[in-house]
Amino acid sequence: MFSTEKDIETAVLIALVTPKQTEEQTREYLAELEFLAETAGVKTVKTFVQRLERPDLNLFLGKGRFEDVMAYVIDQGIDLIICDDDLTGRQIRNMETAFQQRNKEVKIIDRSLLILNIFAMRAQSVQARTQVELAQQQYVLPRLTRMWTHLSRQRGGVGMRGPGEKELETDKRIANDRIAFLKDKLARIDRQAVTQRKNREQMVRVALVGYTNVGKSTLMRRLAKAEVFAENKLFATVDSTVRKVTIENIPFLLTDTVGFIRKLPTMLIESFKSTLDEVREADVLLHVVDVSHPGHEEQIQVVNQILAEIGAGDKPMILVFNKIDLYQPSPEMEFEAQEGNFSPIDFLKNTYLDTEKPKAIFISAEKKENIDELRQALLDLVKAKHFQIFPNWLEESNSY
Ligand SMILES: Nc1nc2c(ncn2[C@@H]2O[C@H](COP(=O)(O)OP(=O)(O)OP(=O)(O)O)[C@@H](O)[C@H]2O)c(=O)[nH]1
Ligand SMILES: [Mg+2]
Repeated sequence: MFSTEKDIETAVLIALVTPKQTEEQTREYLAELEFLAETAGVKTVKTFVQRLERPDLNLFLGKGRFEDVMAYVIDQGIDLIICDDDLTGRQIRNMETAFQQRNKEVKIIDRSLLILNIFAMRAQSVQARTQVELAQQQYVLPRLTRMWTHLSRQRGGVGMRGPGEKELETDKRIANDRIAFLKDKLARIDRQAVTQRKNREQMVRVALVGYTNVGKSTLMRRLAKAEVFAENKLFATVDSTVRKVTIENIPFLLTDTVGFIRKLPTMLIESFKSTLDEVREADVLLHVVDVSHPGHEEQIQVVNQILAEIGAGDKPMILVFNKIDLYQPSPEMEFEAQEGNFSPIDFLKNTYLDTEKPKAIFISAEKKENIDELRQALLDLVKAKHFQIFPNWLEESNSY
């Protein structure tokens, strides 16, 4: 497939600064939203930010600011408006109507729908595809307007235009039937997966978890010497991969799984429950962090919160600070490190030496730095669990 400039859809991004969300946060979220759009093949042309108490109930932005956006979109022939927060059916309807009055067709979507689209593009297994479609249907149903219908029939594109109003009721019925069908199908796949997991050799299980694009699959390659797909795009991994790894004669199963993100649509978490079972049922978690990302502190919080939500919040864990080769300390940190005569990375390490926190290891999966230190730390945790399952392991393996 050849894509030319003309095929690439263009977008403007909209977001708010509110008492709950600082300007700096908004800027970071928009950078992430732009990366999400790029992953979906959409080029961001401009971003519009407004300071408001809360989103406007009718247009998300205030009327004046929305009109600025509308003028720009019409003038520049933009294809998409992408909102960083979830839009209600009412907001979408009102925006659409405003554009229709100006004879302009524009697709209006939000972060959740964009994420759902990326998942749909990425999902490979029948299970992942079914999970994504269920999440899409559940997301779209309460928001069905003319524009949002027939999403399930769409392929790859981002938010497609549907048929006329009169088909809306039929579409709602079709969506409900489809949801019931998909839930049923997933329940069946789930029963098979549970049986498969039961039949799997009884081994310690370790899961790689973390924010999207932090390097989980790259680390999986290093630890399992497996060919796992890694890419500088968001949600490169949607299906989970399991590999058997052995360190110093102790075997365990290592799972690479889907990355997390801020504002991960709830229905996506729900429909990915069985994929996330790999995380829930793991004995040990490797929480991978991209230390070179300016927002990594917040990313750690997001991941911990989702882990707690799925009931995996209190497992033995190692915090793996990855991409130390790209780490750039903030000017304040650099200053403090100099004051204390530390290298910036040692300074960073010291901030994580608190015993209350899980063990922290600093690595570069790409440049193969400190992988052995990580292996040792992981081995300690795996061993503890392993000897619970096989109390006689040493005697048995010595008797060979
Ligand atoms: N410089 C540098 N880049 C890295 C390192 N580890 C991973 N990367 C790059 O970061 C990008 C994302 O890596 P992945 O392994 O796909 O990340 P992931 O966490 O599996 O991402 P998702 O599956 O999308 O959630 C790729 O371009 C990797 O080459 C590292 O230690 N240093
Ligand atoms: Mg991955």
